Amino acid sequence: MRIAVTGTHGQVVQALGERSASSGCTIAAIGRPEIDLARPETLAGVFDRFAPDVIVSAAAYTAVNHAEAEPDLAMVVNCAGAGAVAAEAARLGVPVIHLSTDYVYAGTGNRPWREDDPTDPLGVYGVTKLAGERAVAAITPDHVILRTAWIYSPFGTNFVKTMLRLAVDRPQVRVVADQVGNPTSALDIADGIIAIARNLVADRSDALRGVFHMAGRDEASWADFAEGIFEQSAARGGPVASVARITTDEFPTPAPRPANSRLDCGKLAELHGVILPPWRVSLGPVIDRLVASGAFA
Ligand SMILES: NC(=O)C1=CN([C@@H]2O[C@H](COP(=O)(O)OP(=O)(O)OC[C@H]3O[C@@H](n4cnc5c(N)ncnc54)[C@H](OP(=O)(O)O)[C@@H]3O)[C@@H](O)[C@H]2O)C=CC1
Ligand SMILES: Cc1cn([C@H]2C[C@H](O)[C@@H](COP(=O)(O)OP(=O)(O)O[C@H]3O[C@@H](C)C(=O)[C@@H](O)[C@H]3O)O2)c(=O)[nH]c1=O
Ligand SMILES: [Mg+2]
Repeated sequence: MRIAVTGTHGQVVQALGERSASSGCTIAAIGRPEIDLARPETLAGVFDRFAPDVIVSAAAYTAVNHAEAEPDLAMVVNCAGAGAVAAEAARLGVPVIHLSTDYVYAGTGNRPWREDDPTDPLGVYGVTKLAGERAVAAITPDHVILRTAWIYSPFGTNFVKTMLRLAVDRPQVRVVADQVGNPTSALDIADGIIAIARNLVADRSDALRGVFHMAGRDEASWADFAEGIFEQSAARGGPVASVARITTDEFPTPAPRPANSRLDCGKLAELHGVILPPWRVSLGPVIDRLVASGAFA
């Protein structure tokens, strides 16, 4: 199976590159400068030569705080850019798997969100990602929109690397304990995407298409996640800090985040047979690699 994916240095694209070898897939990562989602016209024809069976739309404007200051750029990249990727998939007659986010939800309530629950993003990033979902769905019915969350990995920028870096200089980090979600390894996301891609290629049925949640099993607050990170780092001789559990009010940020970000992933399990491992299990190998390489500094 041939999978084209947008981006080069992103967490999900790098994880797909790693996981493709063992899964018998050929991956082409197509990113800047060849394509620029801020100039959607640069997408025209870029996948033709590779002739993919599936296109994965993983590149996005992901700087949640910065998006508040440049909403127009975030909207072009996350909406028009996503639409341009989907249009190429439609033109080639192949499915598109488009990555989206828990930040499309307002974070109210206290049960995990289901795919048909009302969306109501709190910040610019979430607004633009929701607009991107709608653009993709309007362009081609042959899509899977995968809402995932709280991605960590040995690659790119993420909360695990931030915590390890902070712990090098500080005895204590202050972390919000009143935002709850599902930490998700990019490596598990890659495995899930490959399984979904195979299903889409093998089976044309509508039931496999649409919006799905895909996140790590078990929930955590960001403070719980930080504690888990330091527990596993300590076990491997890596950096450690104590975690001061604070409230969102005590950690002001330009973009508001949802308090309840938990995703119910039952639909994906039922229809695609994909269940991601618990985040504590998947965190181990990621911390192993980061501590061994020191690549969090
Ligand atoms: N990170 C997270 O916690 C979560 C992410 N998501 C979604 O999952 C997807 C993958 O996220 P993740 O792997 O973490 O992303 P990263 O933040 O690690 O990387 C962003 C990727 O997007 C590319 N990109 C950004 N702007 C442009 C542009 N103008 N033109 C072309 N490419 C661009 C980057 O390019 P380059 O390779 O040149 O650096 C990079 O490959 C995204 O759609 C994101 O919205 C969903 C939930 C959680
Ligand atoms: C660094 C840091 C963050 N925080 C808080 C701020 C915020 O509420 C929460 C997470 O902060 P971050 O900026 O690392 O994470 P953030 O950029 O909000 O992560 C989000 O990224 C986008 C792309 C997504 O799609 C989401 O699923 C989610 O993963 O932790 C602390 O309390 N203490 C700290 O030292
Ligand atoms: Mg961030």
